[in-house]
Amino acid sequence: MANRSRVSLALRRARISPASISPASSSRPIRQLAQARWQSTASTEDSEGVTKGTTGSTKSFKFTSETYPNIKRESKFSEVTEDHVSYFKELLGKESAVIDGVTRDATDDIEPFNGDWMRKYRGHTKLVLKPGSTAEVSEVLKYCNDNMLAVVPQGGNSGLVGGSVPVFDEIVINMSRMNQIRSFDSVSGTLVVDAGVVLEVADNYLGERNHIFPLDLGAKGSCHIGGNVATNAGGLRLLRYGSLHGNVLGIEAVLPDGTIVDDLSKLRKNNTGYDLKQLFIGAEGTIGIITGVSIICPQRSNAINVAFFGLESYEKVQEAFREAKGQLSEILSAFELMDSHSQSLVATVTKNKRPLEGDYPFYCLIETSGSNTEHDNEKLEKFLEFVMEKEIVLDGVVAQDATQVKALWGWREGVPECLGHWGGVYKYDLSIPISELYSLVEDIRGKISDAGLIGNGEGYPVVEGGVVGYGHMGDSNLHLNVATRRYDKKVEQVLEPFVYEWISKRNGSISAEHGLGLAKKNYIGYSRSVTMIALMKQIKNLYDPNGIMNPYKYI
Ligand SMILES: O=C(O)CC[C@@H](O)C(=O)O
Ligand SMILES: [Zn+2]
Repeated sequence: MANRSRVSLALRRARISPASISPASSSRPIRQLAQARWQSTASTEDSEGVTKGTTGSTKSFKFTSETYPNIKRESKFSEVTEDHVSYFKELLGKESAVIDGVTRDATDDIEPFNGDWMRKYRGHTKLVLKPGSTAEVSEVLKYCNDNMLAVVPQGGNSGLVGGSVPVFDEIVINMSRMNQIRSFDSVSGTLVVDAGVVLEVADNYLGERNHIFPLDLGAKGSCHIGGNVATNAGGLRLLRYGSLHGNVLGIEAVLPDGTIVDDLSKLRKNNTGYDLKQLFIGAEGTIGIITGVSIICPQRSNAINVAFFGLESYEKVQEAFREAKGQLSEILSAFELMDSHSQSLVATVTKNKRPLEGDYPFYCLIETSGSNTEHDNEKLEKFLEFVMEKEIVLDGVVAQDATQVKALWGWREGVPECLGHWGGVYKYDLSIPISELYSLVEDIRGKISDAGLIGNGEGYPVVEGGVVGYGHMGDSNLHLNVATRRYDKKVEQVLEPFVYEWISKRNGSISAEHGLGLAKKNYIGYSRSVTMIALMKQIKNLYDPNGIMNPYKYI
């Protein structure tokens, strides 16, 4: 009886008043944050590998070629000359389509294309090309291939592994001018877009037509669909809608020799030979450039509920997940995990009022999306009563309207952005068997602390933002982030290769959804066998025999 009254009290607290949730900070696209950072604090790394925060322009952060002196520019690649620039200017016609730092000093214009938003990777390109059509991409690539000019395909440049910026003087092929929605069929839900369409633009377009894009992620305001597909981005709702390998129906891409891969099928079923489009999904621009995508989009759900819980242990998180799958089944659209460190960090940086009063070791965000409000509410109520009564969760809130839905999501989507507050962030994006998912965070916290690297303030220690674990519980995907005041080899040495060995022992993946880029390319062997890597190399050599596509990354 005592137990029952505590439960109903807890449920009443769960039904909070609309005013008690602060507005979320997360709807700000990552790119905006990146741009703000470009103009404010940058970091440099000294000769001992210690990166110091400095105030100044982007030019003050170190080049990748200096941070990783072992990577050497391949002499087989030509340097861009004035003749090359003239060719591209004539080909692309439009002045804004060529940012030329060869015949003039265009450093300030070019810098945003040379560096990533985390200020970790910075290249030396002197030429950015913005083709406006598939035919132009084809001409550009053919010319580059014939002249041994290395290239980096670039979408919204919101990646996390340094895959979309040059290492040396590779030409950046930026896809932002290819930004048209080509067609939408509201009966089948098939959307066809140019690669440079921003994810949020596509989602808004679909929203007006009662549909949604099957992928959603924090960088939606800046990332391009082509980049999403090239990196096989996973995001927040993969649990419900599945991966891009399932949702992408067709791809148009250009190979280095200019061949247009015209596989922009709109068919759900097509068993006629090898499914070659799959090679481009997750290839990170190493075999060609994606120029168009056709994708199946679900109808927008009428009823969306979001609940946010505090839990006492990772065991309870697993119980909650099991119950959510069982009781919410077909309406469950997201199950996200955040540890207490991640939430304190968001509260510190945003100064928003936290959704729950107490501090809990773990938090979960559950989203349901269904077609019948009454039915969904009833299911959710029952689930909430159950998890409260069984003390699987200790406290919780349920969003009462769309503003609160957004605000609660902000406590999850805002984590990566807030982590950048202290300076540099070491990021690991890992697939781990679910029972062990959080123990890696505890192990790393122990190691960082034993090494005397955790603390606040002067000199060492440098891990000021802390060791943070969060991610897509529903997909067994952990984001382990270590937020430091500066990029520091001492921290890196504690983390690597330990994290990768830990993952390899458990047959996990060292990159669940962010790709390999430059950051993880040397570690692919921890997740893939020698045979599989050799097969990948064969594909690379077949499609890109000159190796001009996004060199120094991947394989
Ligand atoms: O920054 C990260 O480590 C994760 C980013 C993204 O994949 C997320 O789930 O928020
Ligand atoms: Zn993620």
